Amino acid sequence: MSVAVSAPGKVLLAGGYLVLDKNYSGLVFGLSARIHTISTISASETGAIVVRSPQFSNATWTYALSSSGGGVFVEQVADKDSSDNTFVQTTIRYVLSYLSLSKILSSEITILADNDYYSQPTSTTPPQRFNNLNVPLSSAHKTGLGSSAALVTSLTACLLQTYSPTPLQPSVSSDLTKIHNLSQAAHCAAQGKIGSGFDVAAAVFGSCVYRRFSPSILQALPEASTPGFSRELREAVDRSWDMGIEMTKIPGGVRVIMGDVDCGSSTPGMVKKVLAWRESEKEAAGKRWDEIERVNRGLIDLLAQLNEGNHESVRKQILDIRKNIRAMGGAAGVPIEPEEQTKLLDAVSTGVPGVLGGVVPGAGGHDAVAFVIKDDEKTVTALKEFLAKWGDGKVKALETR
Ligand SMILES: Nc1ncnc2c1ncn2[C@@H]1O[C@H](COP(=O)(O)OP(=O)(O)O)[C@@H](O)[C@H]1O
Ligand SMILES: C[C@@](O)(CCOP(=O)(O)OP(=O)(O)O)CC(=O)O
Repeated sequence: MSVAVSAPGKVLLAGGYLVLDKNYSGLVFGLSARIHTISTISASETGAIVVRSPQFSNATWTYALSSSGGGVFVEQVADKDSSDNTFVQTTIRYVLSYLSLSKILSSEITILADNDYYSQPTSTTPPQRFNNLNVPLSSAHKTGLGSSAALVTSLTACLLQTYSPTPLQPSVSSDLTKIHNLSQAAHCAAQGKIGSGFDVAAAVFGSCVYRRFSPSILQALPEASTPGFSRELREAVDRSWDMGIEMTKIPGGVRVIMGDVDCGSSTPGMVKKVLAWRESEKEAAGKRWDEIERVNRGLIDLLAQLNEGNHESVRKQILDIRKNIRAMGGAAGVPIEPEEQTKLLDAVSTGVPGVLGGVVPGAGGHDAVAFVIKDDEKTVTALKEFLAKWGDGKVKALETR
C-alpha cells in the first residue's frame, strides 16, 4: 500500500511578531510550492522506516523502531554518510507515539520538495520538477517558504494514513484538526521552541487569518522518552485547541510573488530582541502593535473586497503597514525592513506597473520579499525584468504563487 500527501509552503504577509501573541492575528497565504511525502509499507515486521530525499546528496535516514511501556523509540541507524534529520525523526516518533501501535511494520518514505523551496542554480533552461541539487540538504539555500512546516505536516498526515488502524481523513474537519495539532506538537518539539505556529497552520489549512494557540497546550507535554508520553500526547492532540482560523484566499486578479534575495536572517535572534523591547516598553509597544493590527486588518478587509477601484487603497495600506513595521524595528533596534529591502520594495512598487506593493514578510530582515501584483503575464514579466537588473541581479522572482 502506498500513500502520498503534500502540504503547501507559506508567506506571512502581515502580522509578523504580533502573531506570537494570541490577542493579535497574522495574514498567512498558503503557496503553490508544496512538499510531497510518499510512503510504501512493507510486509516485514522489522520495524524500520527508511526516509529518502533524492533531491539531495547523503539524504537517506534509516530509523529502527521499538515500542515498550506505552512509548515508541525511534533510533537512527548509524550511517557515516548521513547527518541526522531532527524534523523527520521527531515527526515519526510523535506520530507512532500518538498511535501507540503494538506492531510497527516497516516502510519506505520519499520526500519531494517543489523547487522554489531552495535557490536553484542559474541556468538557461528551467530546472526539472523536484530538481536534484546534488548537495547535502544542509548546503541548500532555503528561500524561506517554510520547508520544515510543510515537511512535518505532510509527513504527519502520511504516517497517520499509513499506520493508523482507522486512517484520518484530511477531508473530515475533526481529522484535519488532529493532523494540525499533532503536526504542531512535532514541529515545535523538533524546533525546540513554541513559535506562533502560523506556518504549520498554513500547511494544514492553507491561506488564513491566524490567531495562535495557547503555548501552554504544548508546554505541558513531557519529553517523548517519559513514561506515559503517548497518553499525554494523545490527550493534548485530541483536546480542543483555542487557536483561531479564518479561512481566506489570495483574491482573484492579484497574486503574491516572492523575491528570493539569496541572503537570510536569524529569525530567533530578531524575535528575542523584539519581544525584549515589547517587555521593556510596554505602553509604547502596545500602542504600536495595536496600530499594526489595525492597519493589517485594513489590508485583510481590502483584499477580501478587492476590485480595480481599490487597488490604490491597497497600495496605500501596504505603505502604511511598512511604515509601522519600520517604526517597530527602529524602536526595538531590529532591522525588520532593512535599508536595502526598503530601497528594493520602493523601487519595485513605484517602477513596475501592476505592482500593488511589497513587504518583508514574516520576521523580515534579509529574507525573501513578497510582492502583491496584478495577476497577468505582462506584470510578471515586467517584475522579473526589473529584478534581473536590480543590484547585481541576485533577486530572483520565484514561480510559486
Ligand atoms: N526536502 C527535505 N527533505 C528532508 N528534510 C527536509 C527537507 N526540507 C526541509 N527539511 C527539514 O527541515 C529542516 C529545515 O528547517 P528550517 O531550517 O526551520 O527551515 P524552514 O524555515 O524552511 O522551515 C531541515 O534541516 C530538515 O530537517
Ligand atoms: C516572527 C514570527 O512572528 C514570524 C516568522 O516568520 P518567517 O516567515 O520569517 O519565519 P521563518 O521562516 O521561520 O524565518 C515568528 C512566529 O510567528 O513564530
